[in-house]
Amino acid sequence: MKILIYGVGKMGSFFKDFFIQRQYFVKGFDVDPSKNEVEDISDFDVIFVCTPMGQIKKALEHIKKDTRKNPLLVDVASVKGFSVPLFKESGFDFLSVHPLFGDEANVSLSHLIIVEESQREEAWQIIEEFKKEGALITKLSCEEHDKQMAKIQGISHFLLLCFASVYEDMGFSTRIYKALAKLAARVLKENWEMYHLIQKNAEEHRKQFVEKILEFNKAFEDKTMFEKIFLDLRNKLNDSAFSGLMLELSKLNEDYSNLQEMRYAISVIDEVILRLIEKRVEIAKKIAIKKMELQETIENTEVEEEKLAKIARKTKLNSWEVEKIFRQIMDVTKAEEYSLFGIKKTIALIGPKGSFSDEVAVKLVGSRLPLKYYTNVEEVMKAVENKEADYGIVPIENTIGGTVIPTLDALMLHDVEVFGETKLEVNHCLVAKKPIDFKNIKYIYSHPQAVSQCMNFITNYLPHAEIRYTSSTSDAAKVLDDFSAAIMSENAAKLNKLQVLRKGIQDLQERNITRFYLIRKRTGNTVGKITSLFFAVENKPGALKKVLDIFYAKGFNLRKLESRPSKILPGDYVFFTEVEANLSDEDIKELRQLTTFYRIVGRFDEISKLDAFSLEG
Ligand SMILES: NC(=O)c1ccc[n+]([C@@H]2O[C@H](COP(=O)([O-])OP(=O)(O)OC[C@H]3O[C@@H](n4cnc5c(N)ncnc54)[C@H](O)[C@@H]3O)[C@@H](O)[C@H]2O)c1
Ligand SMILES: O=C(O)C(=O)C[C@]1(C(=O)O)C=C[C@@H](O)C=C1
Repeated sequence: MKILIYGVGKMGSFFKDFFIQRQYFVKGFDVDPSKNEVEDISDFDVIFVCTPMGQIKKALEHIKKDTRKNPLLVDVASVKGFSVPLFKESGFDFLSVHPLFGDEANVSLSHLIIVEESQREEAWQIIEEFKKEGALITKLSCEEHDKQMAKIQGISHFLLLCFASVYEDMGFSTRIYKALAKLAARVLKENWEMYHLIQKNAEEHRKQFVEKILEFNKAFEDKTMFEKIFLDLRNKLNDSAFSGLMLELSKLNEDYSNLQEMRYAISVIDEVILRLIEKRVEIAKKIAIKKMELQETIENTEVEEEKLAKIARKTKLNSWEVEKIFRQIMDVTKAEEYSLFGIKKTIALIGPKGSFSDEVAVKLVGSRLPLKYYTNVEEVMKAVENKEADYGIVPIENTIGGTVIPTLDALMLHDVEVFGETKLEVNHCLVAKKPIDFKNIKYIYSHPQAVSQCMNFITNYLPHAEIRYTSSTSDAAKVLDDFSAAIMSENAAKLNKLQVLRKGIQDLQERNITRFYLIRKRTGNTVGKITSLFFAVENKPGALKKVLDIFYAKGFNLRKLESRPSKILPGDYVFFTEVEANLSDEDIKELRQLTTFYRIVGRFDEISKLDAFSLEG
């Protein structure tokens, strides 16, 4: 989509930068040669008409004469009763919007009013870009728009211009006086013709307003009348929250001449930052309540990363350092959100919502709020090791797929311990976006472990389909199209609003059970009827047997024995075992003598509840 900005003044420059930042092809045309970039305006798909309103007619005639394509025009004018008839007359497809922000706008906090919609694809794309940036969108008819703007803009500008005419700089001032002066200055730097048309649109309202002023002027001579008017108006406008903060910034004046003034200005800014962080937390707590209703986790890393990327793009400072500040602010925000529900512990697990680990976590914790989702076992372990999360939940083995090797490898590497285990009966389902015949399924998406557990079903019913692996069962939901299916739990299918085509497709119909480890940062203080450990022995005949003999002699059953390459020398192995005993110091002493290396990964029992809300420490 090639965009031409016709008139590169305040609004035009804003739109130009906005679309360039979003990687569009954008050029500017202007009567002012210093702003003009094109001679030929004929080859554009979209033209934003950003000239002063008095020049729109001339601009449309020029576009009509020179264009070869049928571009979508965008009207951004402030008075729609003036501009819309001109665009209609031109015969072009057009979108008419009123950006309620000036050139210094932070779009994410701004409002865009749509007055005339267009069915063209380009119009949809433009509006989507503004929505993505967080702009609030309102639709109004041309008449409604002008009627409301006559009050909103007409009266407020009129008041500010009147104020400007009586304003005097006395060297000292109140915050309100300063704030009004700044607002008036903001109006006065704009194009007077635009403001004249806004005032023309507000003639009727201005007349009523002036009558009101005269009436008040008379009434204020009388104390009782004044009191009545004052108290009536107080009832009408009683929300003064945040006004102090709004005014605080107006204390800042750019020509500081001495150190004291400069320090004063910085302390004003610090105060505003502090109050804004508090306000941010207040709003985030309201989001937290919504998240509780929706069973959403407090932490949403996708939202965080998106915000941080946006902030990094916007800052003129070192983006790395600025990002650090915002991460810290988000940490404070999250801590406050957690405290709202008394959440004392957070739990790391493989996500997203709807994964088998998620099902286990909800069963153990009773809520999704304390959960933090990661993409793999390695990340979960790292989060626990670095204390980003208090606990972790990782799959250790499945009755069909066997040991989860990445979990074993990560347990070897990270400073964590196992303090509990839990089991989940896994029921895989074949799911799709809508009902589809098996013969039309071209691709099956799922996690390798889930695929391996459903191989018989796939070979019998879907031999023609290509298997595509995803990092989690429910991640598969995101890539589904009309010709593909995924394997996931019924719970994940429900969460992702997918159709279940066939339930219970796993090979072992009755006992497809996944066992999970509960881990935490190593304390060395675990207890339980099972002990997990790694050990290595000399590479010579009988060395492993001697270790196993210790367990045999004590009557300890081994639930599990696996060997993994030590990753130091080829042929060197480390063994992992689960012993059905709480190994004592004495047992370990014997073990030490027969091994070249050993590490207790944890002692544990099966647990059915993990209290993240009231545990201290
Ligand atoms: N400034 C605002 O805050 C604001 C807010 C909302 C909407 N708008 C609307 O945006 C439009 C532009 O306003 P602005 O404030 O950017 O004006 P501006 O005066 O800052 O810019 C207008 C630009 O158009 C150029 N121009 C003038 N006549 C031209 C012509 N015949 N052909 C090509 N270029 C021409 C000028 O050289 C200038 O660069 C207006 O319709 C206004 O109502 C402005
Ligand atoms: O947007 C939310 O959901 C918030 O709670 C706010 C916020 C933040 O501080 O920006 C905090 C927690 C989430 O991880 C994402 C963002």
